[in-house]
Amino acid sequence: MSSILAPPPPGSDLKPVLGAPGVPLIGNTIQTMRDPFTMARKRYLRFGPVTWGWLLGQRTVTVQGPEAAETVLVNKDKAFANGPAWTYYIGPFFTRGIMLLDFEEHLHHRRIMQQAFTKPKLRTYLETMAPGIERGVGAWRPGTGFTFYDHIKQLTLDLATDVFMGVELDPREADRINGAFIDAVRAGTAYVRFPVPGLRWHRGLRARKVLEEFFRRHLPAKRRDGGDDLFAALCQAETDDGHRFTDDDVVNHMIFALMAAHDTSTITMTTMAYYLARHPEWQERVREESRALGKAVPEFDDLDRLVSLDLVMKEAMRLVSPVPALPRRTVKDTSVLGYHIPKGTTVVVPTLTNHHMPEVWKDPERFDPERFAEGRREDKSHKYAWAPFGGGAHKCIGLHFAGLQIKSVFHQVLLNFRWSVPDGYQWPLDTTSLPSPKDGLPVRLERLT
Ligand code: HEM
Repeated sequence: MSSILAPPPPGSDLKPVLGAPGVPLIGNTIQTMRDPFTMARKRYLRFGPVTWGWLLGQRTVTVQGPEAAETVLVNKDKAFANGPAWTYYIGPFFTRGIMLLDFEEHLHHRRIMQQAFTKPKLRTYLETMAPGIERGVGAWRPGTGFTFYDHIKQLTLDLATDVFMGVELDPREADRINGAFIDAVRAGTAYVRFPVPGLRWHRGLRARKVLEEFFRRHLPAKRRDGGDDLFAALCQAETDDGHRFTDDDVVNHMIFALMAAHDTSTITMTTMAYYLARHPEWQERVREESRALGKAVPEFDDLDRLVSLDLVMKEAMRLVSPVPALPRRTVKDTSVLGYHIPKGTTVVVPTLTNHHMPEVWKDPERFDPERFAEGRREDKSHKYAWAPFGGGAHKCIGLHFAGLQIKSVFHQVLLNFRWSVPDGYQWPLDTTSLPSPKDGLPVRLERLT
């Protein structure tokens, strides 16, 4: 049965948002999390681009398609806030992370943080992470049943220690910090959303304390001695007019940045590995490009020459958008595409399913990196057709960092290994949280001599 979210103000030309919300609080949460693609399509065909339903305990308006994404993300009227929306999911563990700040305050922090992501800084980060990539990939052991996802996850975690924290850790401390970090990230997807000892939410709160204590302990030395890592960069970041982060800000932003960078890059690399395993002709094509560079470890300017790898990376992020949905909360009455949305509503931009809309993409389920090549550029049909990094004021600040890291890792993987999956293999993609393969993506890994 369909029902309206709220009647539009009398005399306005606005339409009401329709939906089939289902049982209060629960609605279609389980179906949407298990099969977001089918659910999104059904809603779109039945109700159009703007619909509502119960999702994870909240009345949620889902706005589909690039035009609606632009309205929400560009946020011209400052009607959509990040803080209250994201806080519901990850608030206690990522308190005052930059993505959870809004409007003037967010802009203030963003201007300072930008100083840690300039081109010279990115060059330095790449140099800092190169030995870790060589070491990490060099330690991979060929064989069948090599779980690509698990190995890439470990590698990005190890790289984060070098390039984000820049702190020498003894193995026990490294395990403790990595464990805390994993607990903090997992806690956001807890079913029981209050602290019960032993369960995810409780472990997340404890992990937050461990991480805070860790960064606070190392902060004075970082402020004093500097370094080539993100932690040092945030300690030193200063705008032209002299604004800097407080100690609390540095701690909050470090914990958030670790989270923002880790799973997203891991998911992208895993998706690339999956499609390159299923499309060996593409794997050879990108390998040839890497060989043509003629060096084991690429430098900053070399990465632009990995053109096909760039196409594969974009196509992987289209097929599996690592952040599947961008939530906002309306802070005043507003509208999207002529639909009335009252103050206090959670609104979601579903990048994962938007990237599969047949209205926007030709043969959307097909792995076709050339769709991003000059001459086709399907992503240019609309500025928000392809939006894995979001858009507007909160657009991913680490997008160039991510590209550098992903390409550097793949360059080394491609030169050292070939990998494959059995004919007909389809990965079991879990979409109940950030997307990831339930089986860890087992591949047959061969070393190239
Ligand atoms: C493939 C990798 C990545 C993807 C797909 C990705 C995606 C995103 C998305 C969609 C947002 C916007 C969220 C929103 O609007 O609600 C975002 C924000 C952010 N990302 Fe990334 N990200 C990636 C890698 C990174 C990396 C490597 C870093 C840090 C080095 C990073 C740091 C951040 C930060 C700090 C924000 C918040 C920006 C703000 O609110 O102003 N991300 N990311």
